[in-house]
Amino acid sequence: MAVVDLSFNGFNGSIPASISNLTQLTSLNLANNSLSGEIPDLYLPNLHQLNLANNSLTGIIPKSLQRFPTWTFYGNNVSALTYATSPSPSPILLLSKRGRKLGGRHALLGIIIGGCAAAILGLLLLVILCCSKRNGQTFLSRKLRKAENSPEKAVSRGQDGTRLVFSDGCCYSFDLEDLLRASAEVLGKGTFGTTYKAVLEDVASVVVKRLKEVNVGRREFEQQMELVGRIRHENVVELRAFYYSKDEKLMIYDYYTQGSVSALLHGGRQVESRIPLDWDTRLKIAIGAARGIACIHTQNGGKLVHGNIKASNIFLNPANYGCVSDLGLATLMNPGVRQISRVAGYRAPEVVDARKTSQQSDVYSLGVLLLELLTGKSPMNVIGSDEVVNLVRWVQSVVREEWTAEVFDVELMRYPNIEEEMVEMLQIALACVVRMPEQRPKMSDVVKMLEEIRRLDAGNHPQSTSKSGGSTPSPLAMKAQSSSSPK
Ligand SMILES: Nc1ncnc2c1ncn2[C@@H]1O[C@H](COP(=O)(O)OP(=O)(O)OP(=O)(O)O)[C@@H](O)[C@H]1O
Repeated sequence: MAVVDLSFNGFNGSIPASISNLTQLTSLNLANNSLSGEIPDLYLPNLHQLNLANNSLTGIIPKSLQRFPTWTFYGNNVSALTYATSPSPSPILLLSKRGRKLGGRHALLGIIIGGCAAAILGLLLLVILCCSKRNGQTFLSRKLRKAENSPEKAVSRGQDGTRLVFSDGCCYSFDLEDLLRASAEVLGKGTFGTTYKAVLEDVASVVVKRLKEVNVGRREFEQQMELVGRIRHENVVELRAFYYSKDEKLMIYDYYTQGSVSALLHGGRQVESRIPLDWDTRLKIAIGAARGIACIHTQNGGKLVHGNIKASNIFLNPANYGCVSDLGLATLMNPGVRQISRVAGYRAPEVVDARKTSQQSDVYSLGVLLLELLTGKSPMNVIGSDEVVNLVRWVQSVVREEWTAEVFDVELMRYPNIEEEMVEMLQIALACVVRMPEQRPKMSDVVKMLEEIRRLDAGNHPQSTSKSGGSTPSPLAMKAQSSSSPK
């Protein structure tokens, strides 16, 4: 048995240590139960995914599990001794627990042990799979060499004394050699370099971002990485480690299996089997992203800027709220670095030098992201051979013409009673993308406004019911209601 998902089952009692017998387990999800007691030390070398969130577990996270991201343990009263500078995880994610009781600890044990027989079969299958995969495997070191086109320029293996620097509280125990030996695939090329997914042997998959054209020296680079690496927030993707040598600059993050908001929103639109991104999730993505950016804006004496907010840099945390990645890179880059065109649609009009972004330009970029979530359209749409439509200008013109209802994504039309909420989010988005930076709201105010769209708990928790249509509609909502039918 390789995958066990017993989430949302109302299990109580403690987690049986005998789970360690399932040595082939790759994924274990016990989230959203009522499990209590201490987390046992589980020696599961193949375990790549673990979710224990939203139980009543207590005590110290055992060393064997400290390699997993902090969100794995959210909603429990547990702490990791080695998390020197991070606050102990707060009981933030108190998701509503579904009451499908299946009988407590014994049922849990029964199911797990019963699965052992299947585990033997699974193991056999896994061995066959691994053998066939190894032949086609490409390793990160080879990928990096290939990208350079010249073996001499291959990544420095730390000969100059450089090592991977792990952020405080990060319990990964691999080193640069392990990373280079890991099998890897290219996830994409962005403004700041190429991003790889690396599959390490006894750690969950990680993302390696290889920066190109860094324009600052070691000291400045390290200072920025340490600043970013200290941020602990459920809506900010943690920087796990970085590496700096003369020839190579790497950043290491957790791998987000669901992909980015860009992929979730735009991917497979033409495919019949596509599962649309529902309104509740879009709302949570917006709130999460805004909270993450607001947290970033409080760092470094309130001066830190993200500088590259866009849908491909937002991921979903375990509660499906937006989680912001890739911050603080713009200032480290060469002045001549040309931003790729898909960034252009998010850039505030006053930003002429991509390295000189501001908190107000972050607000603009978030506004564009909100419009993207509402319309399902990319910030820059190429129509026909060369006509480029700017999303902000298109939405502004449609709203000006009082055809507001036409801006909304057709995929959202299936959800009842959400029009008022969509119009409220549209108003917030339009306030964020006003031309004059000083007229834009502060990010902390954007968070408040977004949170007011739907009553939420203190943490990252949605309330499942939509607002009823009974309250007084906003002026825009009235426009939307009186508008002509969508063309
Ligand atoms: N931690 C992660 N988990 C999963 N996918 C990721 C992760 N980080 C980046 N990606 C994905 O990898 C791809 C390449 O990312 P990268 O950041 O290099 O480019 P980008 O986001 O398109 O542009 P930019 O460099 O301007 O941020 C994107 O599709 C991105 O969503």
